[in-house]
Amino acid sequence: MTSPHTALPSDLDNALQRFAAEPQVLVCLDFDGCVAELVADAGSARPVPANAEAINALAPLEGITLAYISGRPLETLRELSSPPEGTLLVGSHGAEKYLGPDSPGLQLSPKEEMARRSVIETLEGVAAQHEGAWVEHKPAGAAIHVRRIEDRSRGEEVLNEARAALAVLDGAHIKEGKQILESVVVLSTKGEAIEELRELLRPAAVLFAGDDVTDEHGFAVLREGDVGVKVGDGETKAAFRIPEPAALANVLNRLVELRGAGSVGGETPPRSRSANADHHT
Ligand SMILES: O=P(O)(O)OC[C@H]1O[C@H](O[C@H]2O[C@H](CO)[C@@H](O)[C@H](O)[C@H]2O)[C@H](O)[C@@H](O)[C@@H]1O
Repeated sequence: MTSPHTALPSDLDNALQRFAAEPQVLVCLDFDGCVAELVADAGSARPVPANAEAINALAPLEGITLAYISGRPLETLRELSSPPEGTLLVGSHGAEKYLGPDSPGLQLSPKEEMARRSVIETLEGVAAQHEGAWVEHKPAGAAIHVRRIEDRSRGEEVLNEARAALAVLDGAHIKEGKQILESVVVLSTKGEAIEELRELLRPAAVLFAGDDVTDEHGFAVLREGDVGVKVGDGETKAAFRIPEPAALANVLNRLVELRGAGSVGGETPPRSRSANADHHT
């Protein structure tokens, strides 16, 4: 059922009303496939304009902390997302963090640096054999992309070849994604990043929105009162789902409306189930 107030399903709207009534909340957003549409040229991904507008309206509101939690390298994430002032940034699936000016940068050990070089060399070797495949070099590893290969099954074969080549490398950990295969030399997950932010900021509730396999680690750590929003198709642990990145603006604008209307701490619908109890897969 759709809420009479918004374009959102009423169960999601109720959850947002409860969330918005908490004094301090943390809003965590994945970037690609969530705030931004997926595109073939990874360097040209940008927030959907309506999402950017909603994010800019939400970020300055009292009691709201905004964080991007992404697989992108931290600096690329900053450049592509143009975050509002005060936004916390988690890049490289949790391996890189900007939590304020004193945040230390990522320092790889000599062993990790060696593993990273092997990952890059291995993936470049695979990509060189397949037109359309390309390798994104990242501070904590690398990713092979196949979105530019028109034939989806051929793209999957390239990813399988890369998976097999990476399997023999020491210290190279696989991360699955959409038309991409990543290998990282620092073990971290988006779930760990959310838990670290929760520990640091002590919000009463967390909202996390994401679209991909690695975002499931984030949904898995959500608790009662938190709000997990899966963007698009696919199995998920998130309690709620929206169809596409462009629909995220409805969620964020609803939060702006609820917080802006001075309803913080006001009357809210009764909490009837845990954040992860209702799986819309
Ligand atoms: O955690 P995210 O913010 O979702 O980042 C995950 C990966 O996203 C990027 O790749 C994906 O988006 C590209 C641009 O739309 C697309 O071309 C590619 O097929 C997708 O897999 C990014 O390039 C990676 O570094 C991120 O880890």
